[in-house]
Amino acid sequence: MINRWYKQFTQYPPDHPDYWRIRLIEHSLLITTSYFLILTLINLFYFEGYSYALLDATGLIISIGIYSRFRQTGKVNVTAWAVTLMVASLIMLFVISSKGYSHSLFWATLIPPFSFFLIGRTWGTVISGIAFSICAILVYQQTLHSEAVPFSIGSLFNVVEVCIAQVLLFRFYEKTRFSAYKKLALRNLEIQKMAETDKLTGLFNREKLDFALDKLLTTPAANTYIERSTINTKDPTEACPIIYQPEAHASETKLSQALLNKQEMTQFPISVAIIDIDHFKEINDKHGHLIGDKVLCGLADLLKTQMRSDDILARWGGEEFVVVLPNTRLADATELIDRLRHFIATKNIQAMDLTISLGVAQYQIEDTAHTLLDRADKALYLAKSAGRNCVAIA
Ligand SMILES: Nc1nc2c(ncn2[C@@H]2O[C@H](COP(=O)(O)OP(=O)(O)OP(=O)(O)O)[C@@H](O)[C@H]2O)c(=O)[nH]1
Repeated sequence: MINRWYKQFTQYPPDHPDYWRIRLIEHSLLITTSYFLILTLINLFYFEGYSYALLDATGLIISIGIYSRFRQTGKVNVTAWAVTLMVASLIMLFVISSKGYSHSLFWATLIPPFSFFLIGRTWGTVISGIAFSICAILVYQQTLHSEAVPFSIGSLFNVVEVCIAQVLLFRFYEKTRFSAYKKLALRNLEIQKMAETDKLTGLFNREKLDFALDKLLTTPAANTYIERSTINTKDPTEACPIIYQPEAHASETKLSQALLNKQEMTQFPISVAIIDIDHFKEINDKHGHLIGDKVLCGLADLLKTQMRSDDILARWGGEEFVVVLPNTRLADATELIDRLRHFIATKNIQAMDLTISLGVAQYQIEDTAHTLLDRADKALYLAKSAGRNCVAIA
């Protein structure tokens, strides 16, 4: 039953910096609501103190009002301010009405931890400063009376010193907490980046590729086909060495017909291509692994220049790269990929002429990232068998 009071805001998971602020807000509102409810009832029916009951009922309404507004909006900062002001005013009203007697001043020491945690260092200092100043005035007024007073001038110093120490300590505590959160968040980002990046080329690694591709294949929003504008710039003078895998389309005779049929198989036109450097072992053997590494980096840099904003480029391992082409049908992908092959063939990397072979496949219904890449890999094998420096489709 009481658990219902605590709302689980999906935007504030347990590792969110505001998670514990929300918990404190909800705890405080539960306590103030119950407190005001009980006091209203006692004053109304037991003491018959109607003016006190009216005051408590007002507190009850404010408390419930803040709570229900918070549940509706989930606005943490505004609610944190409202709760801090309500609790601080409540405590100070009590302290002032007791004129500081009965050790009521001790209540004021709750204000710094509360306000620093909910509204931060700067405003926590301001609110605590105001509350403690009121306490100091109350104590000072007691010292002016000629009759025996519960506090001496020494008590005044004690109060002032403790207040200053509390504010400084809580400032320190809040600062430490804030910087620890910040460092942790930055470190998490670094670790995440390291976990998904290939160290040599700086491209996404295989794990990230699998994750991104899986996500893409399971995102309903990706079901819409958007016409791409960048595929019609292929050099028309360049012959297109594209190989069509005959086993996969036994009844078809024409490449264009096969491509057309594949496009109709799905509303979800995602294509992938696996890129493999031709005879890379020879480069390693002839120039050494360090130059081989530089060639891999040089190729990665060149490939990056050819990607569109939502294409995903990753190093798959060794001298193999993968490019995911969202919203791209097989025919368009094949043309695009062949332009890429041609582009690389015309460039020098580490003063060497380099060629690449490529296998292309399009997502089909019930494909997983694994099966899709597997088909592209088979196409790559076909391109290699056909003599390299060409594109094959599967
Ligand atoms: N320098 C370097 N070489 C690598 C790296 N990863 C894999 N290799 C090398 O890449 C080469 C791949 O050789 P193969 O699989 O025979 O491929 P290939 O020589 O390109 O032949 P084809 O693909 O058939 O054209 C091997 O010599 C690996 O040692 C790397 O990170 N750096």
